[in-house]
Formats: sequence, C-alpha cells, structure tokens
Amino acid sequence: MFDGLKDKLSGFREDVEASTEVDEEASPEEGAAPGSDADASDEAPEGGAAATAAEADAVEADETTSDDDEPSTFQRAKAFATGRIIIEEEDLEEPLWNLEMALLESDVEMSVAEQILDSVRESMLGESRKQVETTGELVESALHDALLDVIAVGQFDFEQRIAEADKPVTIVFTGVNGVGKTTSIAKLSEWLADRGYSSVLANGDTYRAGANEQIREHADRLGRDLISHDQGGDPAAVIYDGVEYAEANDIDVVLGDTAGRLHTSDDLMAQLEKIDRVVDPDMTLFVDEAVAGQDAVNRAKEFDDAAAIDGAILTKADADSSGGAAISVAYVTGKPILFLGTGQGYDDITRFDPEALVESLLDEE
Ligand SMILES: Nc1nc2c(ncn2[C@@H]2O[C@H](COP(=O)(O)OP(=O)(O)OP(=O)(O)O)[C@@H](O)[C@H]2O)c(=O)[nH]1
Repeated sequence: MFDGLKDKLSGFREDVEASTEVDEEASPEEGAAPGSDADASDEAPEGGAAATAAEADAVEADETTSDDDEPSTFQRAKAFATGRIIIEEEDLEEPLWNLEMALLESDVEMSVAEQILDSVRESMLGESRKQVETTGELVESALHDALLDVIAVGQFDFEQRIAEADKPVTIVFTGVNGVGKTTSIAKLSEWLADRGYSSVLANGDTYRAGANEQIREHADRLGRDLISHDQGGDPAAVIYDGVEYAEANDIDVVLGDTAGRLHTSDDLMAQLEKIDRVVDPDMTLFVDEAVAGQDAVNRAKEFDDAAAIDGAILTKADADSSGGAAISVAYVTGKPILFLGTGQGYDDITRFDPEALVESLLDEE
C-alpha cells in the first residue's frame, strides 16, 4: 500500500546520506586547523579526526553556537570525535527540495507538505540528533515524527466511542458518487457485528434510481434490516425512521446512507444540512477514495463545511500508490481518517492506524 510514497521517502534518506557523506569526509580537515575558523580558540582539539570524546568534553564549557545557529567548530569537532553527525542547513537544502517535490508528486496537499518539511528541518538541524547513531536513523526519526504529527491529527478510538455512546448511535455517511459509501456501510455493519454491535441500514439516497436495490442487496446478503422510502422521498425522514426503528428494536447503530453529490450541487448540500438538523447524527463520516488524492482532500474540506464531519473513510487504498490523501485529509480538515477500505469484500476494512502507516511508509523492505 502507498508504495510510490514509500519509495520517495526512502529517496530522501538516500539524499541526506549522500550529502552528509561528502560533509563528513570534509570535516576532519576543518577541525585540523585550529584558528582557521572564526569560532575556533586555543582550546580547540588538535584535529577533528583525532580528537577523543574526552578532549571534546573538555571544551564543552566553551562550546558555543554562532548567531545563525550553525554549529561551531567545537561542536563539529566534538560531534565528530564522539561519532555523531552534524547536519547543517546546506546539507538539507537539496534533499528537502527533492522531498517537497516527492510529496507534491504523491498528491500530498501543499500546506501538509510544508508542515512536514518544517518539522523535518527543525528536528534534523542543531542539537536534536543526540540519540541517533547514523544519518539513516536521524532521517528516519525526523520523518517518522513529522509524518505522524500530520497523519494522526484528531484521532480517537472509534470502537470506544461506540461502546460509550447512548444507543442507538446514528452514523451518516457523506461523499461524492461512486466512491464506495454504500459498500463501506455494509463493511462497517459487519465490522460492528464482529464486535457485538447490531446495526440497521437506512437508505437516505432517495435521489438515485436503483439506490434502494443496491443497498438492499448488501442488507440481504448480511442479514440486516433496511429502512427505505421511495425514490424522491425526504432523506432526513428515512434516517429518522431508521433511528425510531433502532430504538423500538434495541439496535445499537443506525448506518445512514446519503446520495452521492458533488460539493458544487447546492440543493443536495443543503439536504445534508437538513439531515444534520433533523437527525442530529452522533457521527458524520465522509467517504472518499484514497486514489482521488488532492480531489479527496478538497472534497473533505467542502463536505466538512456543509455538514461537519467527525472523521473519514478512505476507500480503495488497495489500489492507491500515491498516499497523498491518507497523509493530508486529517491535517487539512482537523478530523481523523478512521478506516481504510482495502478491497471489495465485506472484511476489507481496517482501522486506520497512523503509527502503523508511518512505520510501513518508512520500512526499508
Ligand atoms: N478495490 C476496492 N473497491 C471498492 C472499495 N470500496 C468500494 N469499492 C467498489 O467501488 C464501487 C462503488 O462502490 P459503491 O459502494 O457503490 O459506491 P457509492 O459511493 O455508494 O456509490 P453511489 O451509490 O453511486 O454514490 C463498487 O464496485 C465497490 O465494490 C475498496 O475499498 N476497494
């Protein structure tokens, strides 16, 4: 999953390794000429390459950082003697540029890419590399934290929220046509059943001909009840009926489908607001395709504006190689990705785990 992005992230590691290798070869000479640098003093070690950790420690009290936050000669000498790496702005310039291009090519949203770059730059420069031993580890740790910060925005434990909420819990699904809303509802109904929660489906897609038949097929296959009205009916009324049915029959969760709509169709977006008002769902989940990249990110924003979403489901992650939507949606909307659709079967849904995603993106295998 997301192999394209994974390759590009490992390109960044290689870039930084290449640029610091050149630097490390140069650094003994720099340290070997005490006084040749403006920051050097008589107490400077005899040469970076030969300096021992003890010698370097001896100058610790005098260790200074120049005004522009560049490491001083002492710092460089000590770092070299103790086997650590000094990474300077200029070492990162080209790798960061390449990383930015790689993220944008992978459909990562611009503000998200910038946030990742800022945080990588900040954690790689200066003193924050003490615990790491190699440049590769330094890059990995910086990328890990930068990615996790943007991907994990707003995360909450979906199962716990279902467990703790008053029943029935009403969940409404929104999104554009054909992205996998109805299939995701069926998958989630199975996911809930596996955890002991009953659910009823309510078809708020009264707009599209054939919508009732489509969701009916899923309901029949799964043995779930379905609440539906005729085509042209009021979607808010259908979902409302679903809630009443769940209350009367002691059902834990109402899963309300809605018509696929473009964020530009004003009347349909107004309809979503009405559902929000009439039904007051416990959660509204936005569904879109991982493969839609930036489009999915923009749509998430628009739908969130029309009827505030609580989280997102990204479908077709099995077919995606760019990963941009998975990286960007949470940061841009402030709402978490909760599930990934990973195929067409009812079991092909998985809880979105930011830590696991970051680890797999940085996995060198
Ligand atoms: N590969 C893959 N296909 C999926 C996934 N989720 C849904 N699909 C397929 O995407 C197609 C559209 O899914 P639907 O559930 O009909 O989409 P929808 O958003 O309800 O569509 P409308 O009702 O037209 O708005 C179907 O062929 C699904 O089998 C997924 O995670 N992976």
